[in-house]
Amino acid sequence: MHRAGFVNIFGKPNAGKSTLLNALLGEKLAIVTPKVQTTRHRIMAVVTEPGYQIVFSDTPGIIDPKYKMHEKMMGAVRSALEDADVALLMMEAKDNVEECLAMFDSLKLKATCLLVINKMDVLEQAELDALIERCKAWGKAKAVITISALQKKGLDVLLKQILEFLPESEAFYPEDTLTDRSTRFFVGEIIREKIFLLFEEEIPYHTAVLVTQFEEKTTLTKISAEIIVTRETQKGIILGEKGKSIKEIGSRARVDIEKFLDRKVFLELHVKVRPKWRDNDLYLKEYGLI
Ligand SMILES: Nc1nc2c(ncn2[C@@H]2O[C@H](COP(=O)(O)OP(=O)(O)OP(=O)(O)O)[C@@H](O)[C@H]2O)c(=O)[nH]1
Repeated sequence: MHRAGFVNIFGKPNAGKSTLLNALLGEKLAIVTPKVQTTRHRIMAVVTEPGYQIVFSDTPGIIDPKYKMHEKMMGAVRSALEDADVALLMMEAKDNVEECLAMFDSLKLKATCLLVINKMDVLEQAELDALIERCKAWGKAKAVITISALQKKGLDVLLKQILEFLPESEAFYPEDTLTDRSTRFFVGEIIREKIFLLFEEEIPYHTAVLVTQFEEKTTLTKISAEIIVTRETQKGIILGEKGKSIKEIGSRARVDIEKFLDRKVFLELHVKVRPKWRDNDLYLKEYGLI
């Protein structure tokens, strides 16, 4: 019997959703940084093995619709809720368990839920046991599974549980499909990751990256990208003194993009100021956010 279906991962920002996807896929697809809300888009990842195909979706963290962009992100969470065969409700081992369970309750899930406690590596066994008991008592998940996405622990149990609830079906995608996202998209995400890693607090949240040129030449790939910010002062910060910061973003991003594409890359970055891009539907569309 062949099983196939859609599994969506929900959880607070920073729960480790992207890390889990990467671990399951064995490829660096979703960007992973220690700052919250790095994941803005739904990223689909397909795991195909003899006998089954699981289509995972990483959803943006659940957050307040403070800006329009955040409303769009909430929309993504909701649409993911509606089409899941199995929903993985993910929390961190050190999270406030009552708050997490209340948050999961508020989603009013209809799909089959598995409660996944990530970062089990940060708790002692006794604390973990107590947490598992509490989560089991909640009663709304078909199973409570502890994992460490970072250390790739517990993933086999997780996969086994998912398969138990996956419908009998033919595969949805050809077996070599890894993701629905384009190479351009991942290139933009790699650049965004560097901005997240290099700048403090506000800057990354005011930034979007748009890959404007992607040309495969004989010896290298030529890529141009725009870093979009909301204010002149932010432009100054991204550029840095004598362009030092943007050079740093560029050289770090280039190393990773070359690894990702497995070929030499010429990367050109420009900074553009677009006030209020986060509240403007046209821009959000252009940046692929809606
Ligand atoms: N100790 C520990 N850290 C982890 C584990 N899994 C993820 N992390 C770390 O937690 C941080 C957040 O991980 P992400 O995978 O980016 O989290 P996310 O849920 O995708 O976050 P958003 O994109 O903000 O929604 C990173 O610093 C990870 O390295 C784990 O099993 N153990």
